[in-house]
Amino acid sequence: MSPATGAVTDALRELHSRYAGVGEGELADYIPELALADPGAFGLALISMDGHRYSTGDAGAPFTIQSVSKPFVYALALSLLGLDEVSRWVNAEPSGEAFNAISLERSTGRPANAMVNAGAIVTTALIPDTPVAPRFGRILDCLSRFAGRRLDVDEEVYASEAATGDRNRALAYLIRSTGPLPVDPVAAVETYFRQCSVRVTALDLAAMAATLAHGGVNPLTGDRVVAEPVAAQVLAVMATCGMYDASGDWLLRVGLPAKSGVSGGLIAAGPARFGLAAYSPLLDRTGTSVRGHLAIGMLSERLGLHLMYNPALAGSTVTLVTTAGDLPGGPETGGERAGHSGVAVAAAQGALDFTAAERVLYALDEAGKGRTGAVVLDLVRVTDIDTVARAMLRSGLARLAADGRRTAVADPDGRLREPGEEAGATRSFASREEAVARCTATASE
Ligand SMILES: NC(=O)CC[C@H](N)C(=O)O
Repeated sequence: MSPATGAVTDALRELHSRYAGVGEGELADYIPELALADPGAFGLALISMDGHRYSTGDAGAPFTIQSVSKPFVYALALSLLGLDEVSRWVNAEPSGEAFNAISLERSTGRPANAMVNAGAIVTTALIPDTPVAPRFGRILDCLSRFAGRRLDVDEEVYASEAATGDRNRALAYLIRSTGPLPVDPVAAVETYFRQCSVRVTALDLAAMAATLAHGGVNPLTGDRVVAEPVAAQVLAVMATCGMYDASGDWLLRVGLPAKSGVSGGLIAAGPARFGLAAYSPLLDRTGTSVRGHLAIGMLSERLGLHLMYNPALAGSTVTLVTTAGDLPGGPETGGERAGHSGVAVAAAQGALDFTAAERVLYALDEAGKGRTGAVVLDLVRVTDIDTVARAMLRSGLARLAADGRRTAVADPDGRLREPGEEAGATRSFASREEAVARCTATASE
């Protein structure tokens, strides 16, 4: 174990030993092959946005993906057809019902969402099937890219579910009778059974969850599996519907988009943070891994991962508000005096998004308050600016200029510039000193 990151592995190990002795729950037996699983199996895995892998227990043990496949096939359908088209066939409302319920909308016959069986069967059926790109081949390719390695099918589990899956067949026929199933029910369900029988490990599932958390790019392989908006759409449906009739309670307590499966797999995604997975086949009444639920719930609490709990780290964006080349007559001595030319500087650091940009703009106002001199925005220590933050900062600077203030930006990497734009357009310079000097020079011109 690496000494420093061993601290992360230790956190997983501690959870593993804390819950390994929990013997509650039942193996799924309505698919006979699943009842053969080792009830003691228990693995945990976590993958960071940098692709660092942490795991403990049976994180490398193979099992079938079952319903954890549903968000990823939904992602494939969204990628191929777009949200509007997919939504014509399957809705995105929490059903408050069990995974195998007849969750069909009264008015349209559409399944409630793509996380329950009814909706997942329709989602699978939406994947185009052509001689060169057969439906199941596309699904297996997609699941493999999410996992970052070539996955295969557990033929025994497939045969076992195919032999006993009458409820899912009945669901498919029912949906066909009310409208929203674009293909033959038998074909749809057979492909759905194969998709549920794809073999994975907890580490694979953590990579798949991490890919969604990472905006659709697999952090292990760098492969862009789906577009960023698709990853966000899938996480949204996981958050509201991923845990079936326990989705509300899960979001309330654990606070992460998640998906469970009846073989004992469970994933949770911390957007822009982690992909988490657990494997333990003893299930509660909703079909969720008992130990997996406990472990991921506790991990979320300990690491502060609840989506609705995101305290901003104070002072992490604006490092310093200061003045340079100050002349007598600051605010305390009546700085409104015309001709006062102290240069106010606000420096930002780190990655700037909307929240950070608001703080920077506030600092610029503060920095320039009561002065008539120039305002310098120092971006030297900024590592990234998203498009929203860039537009906000540009508009803030333009407003300052319109207000009669001289502005300059220390922006050696041109982060504030639009692609192809000249440095002059944003009055940007290579360093704070140069930006301040230019402002002072302009002042005395
Ligand atoms: N919740 C689940 O994992 C259910 C998947 C299983 N293949 C079924 O359709 O019944």
